[in-house]
Amino acid sequence: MPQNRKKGTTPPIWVSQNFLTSYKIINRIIRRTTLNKDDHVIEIGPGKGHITGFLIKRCRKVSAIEIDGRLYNKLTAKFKDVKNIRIYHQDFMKWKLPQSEDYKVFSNIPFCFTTDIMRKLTECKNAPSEAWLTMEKGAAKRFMGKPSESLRSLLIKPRFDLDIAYYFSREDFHPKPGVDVVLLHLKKKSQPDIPANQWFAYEQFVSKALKYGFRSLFTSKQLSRAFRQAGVQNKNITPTEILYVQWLCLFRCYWEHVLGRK
Ligand SMILES: C[S@@+](CC[C@H](N)C(=O)[O-])C[C@H]1O[C@@H](n2cnc3c(N)ncnc32)[C@H](O)[C@@H]1O
Repeated sequence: MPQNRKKGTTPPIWVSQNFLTSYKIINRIIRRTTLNKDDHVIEIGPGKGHITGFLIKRCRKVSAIEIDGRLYNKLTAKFKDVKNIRIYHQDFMKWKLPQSEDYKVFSNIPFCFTTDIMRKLTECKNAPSEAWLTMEKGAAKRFMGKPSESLRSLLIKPRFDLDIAYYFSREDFHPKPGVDVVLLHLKKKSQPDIPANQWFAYEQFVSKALKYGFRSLFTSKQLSRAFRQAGVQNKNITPTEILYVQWLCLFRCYWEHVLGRK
């Protein structure tokens, strides 16, 4: 426990979080995005406002959500004369995302909330058209389904294209993180790979297949046919060895031949 903290008191939320303080790096990564003067951008956890300063210059509107009261007070003072920013003193997990307006997200998020934040952004009704989020390289790879697809990657990919927009050096952060960090870029697909009316069945399909295998969903005859259509040669393949495009094909077979839907 730090010497200056009283016994029994909770640390501020930003303790052990990694701040991006180099203006050169922030400028470089923001220039790699599509952020422009027509955009409403949401920043989760603006901290001391280093990134925020760039966003207000580049975008039409900035919504910055900061949970820490001390940082919120500093931010409101720092940006008091700026017209295109609205700062919220709130927990992002409870903050209401725009219901119909188009928006993008750019954030150096707290790593401990990566999964919660990704779920909130990708599972909501009006998801961001694009998002750039710093996160541990390992977590980014898992969301991208590398080296193999996971439940999370299979639930994100039908709606979003994912790529790594930037590989940070650990020295870019203060304090230096103990893991490699990247900027994950998500781009909403104009047409999702799974139509809305099939989504519930798709969710059930991937979670059951990953947990119990394809034989829990298809008869032997149905499975042989589905594998043939998906171009799967090895009959003993495990679900984690299946490629994303093959998952889509297998689900279509399931939808048509097992559920009997068109
Ligand atoms: C990794 S720091 C990044 C700060 C700043 N964006 C930067 O790059 O220097 C994460 C920030 O998120 C804030 N934060 C943590 N949890 C939050 C939550 N649930 N909602 C909103 N802000 C949160 C922290 O207080 C901190 O300012």
